[in-house]
Amino acid sequence: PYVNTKDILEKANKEYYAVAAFNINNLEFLQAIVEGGIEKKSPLIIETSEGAMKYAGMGDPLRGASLFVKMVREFADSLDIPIALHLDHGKNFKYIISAIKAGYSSVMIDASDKPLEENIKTTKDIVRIAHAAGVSVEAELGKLAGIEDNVASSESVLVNPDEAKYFVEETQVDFLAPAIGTSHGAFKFKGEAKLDFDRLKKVKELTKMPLVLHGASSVVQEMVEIAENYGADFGGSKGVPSDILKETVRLGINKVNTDTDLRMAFVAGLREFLHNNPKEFDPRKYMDTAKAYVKKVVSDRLELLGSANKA
Ligand SMILES: O=C(COP(=O)(O)O)N(O)CCCCOP(=O)(O)O
Ligand SMILES: [Ca+2]
Ligand code: NA
Ligand SMILES: [Zn+2]
Repeated sequence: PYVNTKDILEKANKEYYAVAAFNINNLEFLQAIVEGGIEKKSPLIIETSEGAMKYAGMGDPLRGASLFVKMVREFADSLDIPIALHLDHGKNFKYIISAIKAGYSSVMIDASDKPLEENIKTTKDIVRIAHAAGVSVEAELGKLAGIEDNVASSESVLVNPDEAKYFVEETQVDFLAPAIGTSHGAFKFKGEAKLDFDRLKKVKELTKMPLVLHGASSVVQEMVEIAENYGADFGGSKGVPSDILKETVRLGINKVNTDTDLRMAFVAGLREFLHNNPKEFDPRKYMDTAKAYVKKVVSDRLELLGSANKA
């Protein structure tokens, strides 16, 4: 069934597991993610960025949002696993309202690059509108290094746990993304991978609410190697190691945003297939391996986060 993200995350919060939130831009990634969810009998959060809404809507975000709602609902309404659709990194009021209008389960208002009081005010505005429409809300405190907020911020700004308590009380958001040292994309750490577990622990103790980890892709080396075998150059790529990811779940992360790992898996499969099948041009065939690799990465992640058999 098509559900509210909050229902999925409240259950995960109670039982201390996490649910992956997988980004999509097209049909093929959605198909592969849904296949993984069916195989693992796991709840799924599908999420789209504002860029994805523009991409699918060919420049018209409301059309993009409506397209994604229809595609996801078509799958969700016909399956036993709970599926939610979330707007990731909502920053533009028009896009957030479009997602609510189109029927998204939840929206993120990302005003984390603003001073605290402005983040609070903007988030309160969105919470008021979203809650009136039965839509749940995610917000963020702190900043991720790398490409974040459409500006490449050099270093990350980590969450202040006391601010987090004040923030959630003031805004009444449904789930919170505390920055603890991750970053978006395939090049997350210069040296050794390290997250601020202490801050995460404190934010959980002070807020007791479902928490979100952004920049959580692991950069699966098996996929990097396959892609590089067939011409990719992902030198220097590094993600969040599985043991560190598991520790964040133990400390109270309940939603794990995952985009890069699916992108790497898809492109590895596409490169491999096209190299080995020079005569093939049927789109129902040449994305087969790509989709199979995405499904594999999805299934492994659902298992690792503990949401398998929680549908
Ligand atoms: O936190 C994450 C996932 O981070 P990851 O890169 O570790 O997978 N996300 O929020 C996914 C970010 C999606 C990227 O957006 P564009 O469509 O604008 O490119
Ligand atoms: Ca942000
Ligand atoms: Na999000
Ligand atoms: Zn993110």
